[in-house]
Amino acid sequence: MSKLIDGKAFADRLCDKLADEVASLKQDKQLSPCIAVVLVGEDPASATYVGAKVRRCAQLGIDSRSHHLDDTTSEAELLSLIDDLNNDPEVHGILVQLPVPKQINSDAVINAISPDKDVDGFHISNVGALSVGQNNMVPCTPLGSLMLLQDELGDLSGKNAVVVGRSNIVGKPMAALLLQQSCTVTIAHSRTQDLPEVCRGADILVAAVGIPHFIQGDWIKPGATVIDVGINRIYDEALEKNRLVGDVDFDAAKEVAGAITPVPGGVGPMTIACLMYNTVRAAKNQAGIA
Ligand SMILES: NC(=O)C1=CN([C@@H]2O[C@H](COP(=O)(O)OP(=O)(O)OC[C@H]3O[C@@H](n4cnc5c(N)ncnc54)[C@H](OP(=O)(O)O)[C@@H]3O)[C@@H](O)[C@H]2O)C=CC1
Ligand SMILES: Nc1nc(=O)c2c([nH]1)NC[C@@H]1CN(c3ccc(C(=O)N[C@@H](CCC(=O)O)C(=O)O)cc3)C=[N+]21
Repeated sequence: MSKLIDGKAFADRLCDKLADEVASLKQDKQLSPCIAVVLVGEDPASATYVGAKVRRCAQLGIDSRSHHLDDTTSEAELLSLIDDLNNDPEVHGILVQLPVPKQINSDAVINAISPDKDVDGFHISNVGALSVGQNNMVPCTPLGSLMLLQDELGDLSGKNAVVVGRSNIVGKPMAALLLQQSCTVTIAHSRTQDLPEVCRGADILVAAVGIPHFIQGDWIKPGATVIDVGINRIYDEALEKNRLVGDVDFDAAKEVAGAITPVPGGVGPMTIACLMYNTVRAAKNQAGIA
């Protein structure tokens, strides 16, 4: 039986520290960290995530401004809102919830956000900074996953890390962070040959695929640390309702792995905690506080 990595508890501890920091920024520096969260359209999952982010902000004393735009919003209208937020000195972080409706080019939107306010770390200049080791804003899900790995394993150098998935928001930045920590990194994807065998070489296995229960128990090296990024809603026949599962066959994997993150309660809460972390950092940077 492997150890369960409690992402929820880690996220709560990180947020407690951030709440203290926010309180002293307000008191000593008259700085009130503030994030603008932009939601376009009516996707129910997106609305849930935005709600969770806004609640965390309130808990930490971070100001949040929600902008909910119609699903027929044009790209020009969204870009105009981003321009206003870029120029608003009271707003330190800007997050546009993805996906956006199909009439809007998400790359154009992401790259319109001022890189210093880009608390998602998706702007091309933040991506470039990460790839050359001049980290500015680092994407929240990979950052949170790295924090859990370092807490579990300490120094990661020399470990074989396999990241399954190569998206711009999870797989690629995760691989960049693990490389910075001197792991030997393999990025696997849908064209990878003999994925089970590639996974069996992993001391650290990160699954970011988007397919429920995709990673099998016998793909996991005994004792490996498994980070399950997947968030998939499936219908559970026995429970007769939807439930959340990861990209790893958790019941099989927990018999083999050394440590594993659950879904829910693993990476998801860390994503939101790191968004708070990035917002506080952005506010301090913009106020010239080290
Ligand atoms: N916990 C959290 O906070 C977050 C969770 N997520 C979740 O993480 C998962 C991944 O998200 P995201 O990166 O955005 O997803 P994407 O759909 O953008 O990327 C999925 C990746 O998985 C690869 N893939 C698909 N099928 C296979 C296969 N059969 N074998 C090997 N690789 C495959 C794809 O390969 P290719 O490039 O070749 O197509 C692609 O690189 C999702 O479940 C998502 O909900 C996402 C963000 C935050
Ligand atoms: N611009 C942008 N930035 C994002 O960071 C972003 C995004 N768009 N679009 C969608 C994905 C997904 N994502 C999650 C955040 C928190 C949980 C989370 O808190 N999950 C809880 C459970 C939540 C539940 O019960 O539904 C958990 O895993 O325990 C999950 C997924 C951020 N994303």
